Amino acid sequence: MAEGRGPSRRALLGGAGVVVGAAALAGGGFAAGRATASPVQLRQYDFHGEHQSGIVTPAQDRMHFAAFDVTTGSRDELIALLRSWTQGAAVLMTGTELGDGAAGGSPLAPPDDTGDATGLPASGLTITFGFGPSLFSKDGEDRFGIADRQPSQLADLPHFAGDTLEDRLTGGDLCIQACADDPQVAMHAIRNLSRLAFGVASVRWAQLGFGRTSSTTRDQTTPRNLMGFKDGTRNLRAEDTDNVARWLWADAADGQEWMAGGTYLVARKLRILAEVWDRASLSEQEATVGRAKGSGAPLSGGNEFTDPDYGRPGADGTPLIPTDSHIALAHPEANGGAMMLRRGYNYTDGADDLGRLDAGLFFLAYVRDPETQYIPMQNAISSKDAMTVEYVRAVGSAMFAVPPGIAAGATLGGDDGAYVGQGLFG
Ligand SMILES: C=CC1=C(C)c2cc3[nH]c(cc4nc(cc5[nH]c(cc1n2)c(C)c5CCC(=O)O)C(CCC(=O)O)=C4C)c(C)c3C=C
Ligand SMILES: [Fe+2]
Repeated sequence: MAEGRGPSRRALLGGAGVVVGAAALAGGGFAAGRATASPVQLRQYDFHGEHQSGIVTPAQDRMHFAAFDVTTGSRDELIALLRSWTQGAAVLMTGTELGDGAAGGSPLAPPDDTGDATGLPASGLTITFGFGPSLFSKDGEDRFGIADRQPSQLADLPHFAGDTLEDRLTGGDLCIQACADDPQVAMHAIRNLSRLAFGVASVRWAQLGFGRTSSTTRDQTTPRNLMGFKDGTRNLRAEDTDNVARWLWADAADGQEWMAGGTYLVARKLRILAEVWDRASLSEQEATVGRAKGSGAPLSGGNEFTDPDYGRPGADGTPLIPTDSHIALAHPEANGGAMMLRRGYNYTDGADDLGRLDAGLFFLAYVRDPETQYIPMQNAISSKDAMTVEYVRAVGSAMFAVPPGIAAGATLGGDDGAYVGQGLFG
């Protein structure tokens, strides 16, 4: 997935899925966009690649995520949607308007593009597609003739201690993760891809994220989560190629050939009980996480990137990093060496009925095998981690198979072009 610099959006993808290349900014005054575009906003990623974009891509600062219910029973319509999403995503990632654009089409028809990102640069937009367990079979029904191709790794997550999941925030047949360095660009992508799904799939739930809570490459600074702590210090990163190959990308030998080069996504909406957290003392907060709030250093000493020493005792003989702290329970050595690529976002939905902050962490993690890399860790965290037990409530949950990318040079769209998840239907 190559990075480049691109133009701001012009029209490219026809409503019927045909590349037309017509500029849609005629008429002037419509291409204002942001007054100035930063180098980050000019960043542009290639849609093509061995793996889908938006996974090891340097985590952007904004996210719009949507889960969809497929409303058709037709396999052909589902495939047509995946074709049109593929082609649409490739166009959107170049910072280009869809079809004849927002103002270039017939005055008698709705515009091909909603226009809310017209004039904005690509802003590092990545679009990542996933398939939920219910796409393969639902209530025992093989909906689209693909039940025998469901990977064993893709299953509904079990109930974890303390989960207070809401059905309206849980599950989904399909998902799209749109990440960008401009929130309007991420939102525009989800909005327009949802439009392309009209009559075939509808949004089940969606989430906006406004600040990354991870670093996925070495050159990124560590951001902070809504507990005020540095988050993402120790993460699987693009440069750790051996670990990425071992813990991230699925292989044909894992069971389903069509998933080779893909991965699995766990999405959890984790509300933080901010008012309770904000009343905890600094030392209690640090003991809960296992790291210093200011520097992010482990409580065993050193700086942010010093390896934590979980056995190192303090003056009273107990470990400086409490055994029920978050990092003591989440670090790989406590979990059979298992690693994951975290790619979550801070979120807020405003306030609840009692005036409390309705906010938290939209946890996204990519793993090769959820059964061994995610579920045991979540079980430990849900039952023993002081942070999760006292200050976090899971309100939404979903899992998706994320198919591989589409090889460089492959033609997209039309009846013969490549599309995301094609191997599943071949
Ligand atoms: C099941 C996996 C995890 C969930 C759920 C989770 C929730 C969660 N985490 C924080 C804040 C922090 N997490 C940190 C580290 C960390 N967390 C997980 C896994 C889950 N977190 C892992 C694997 C790690 C890395 C452990 C290690 O290798 O040491 C940290 C410390 C900084 C860092 O290394 O990133 C913080 C802070 C919140 C607020 C949260 C749910 C709301
Ligand atoms: Fe964590």
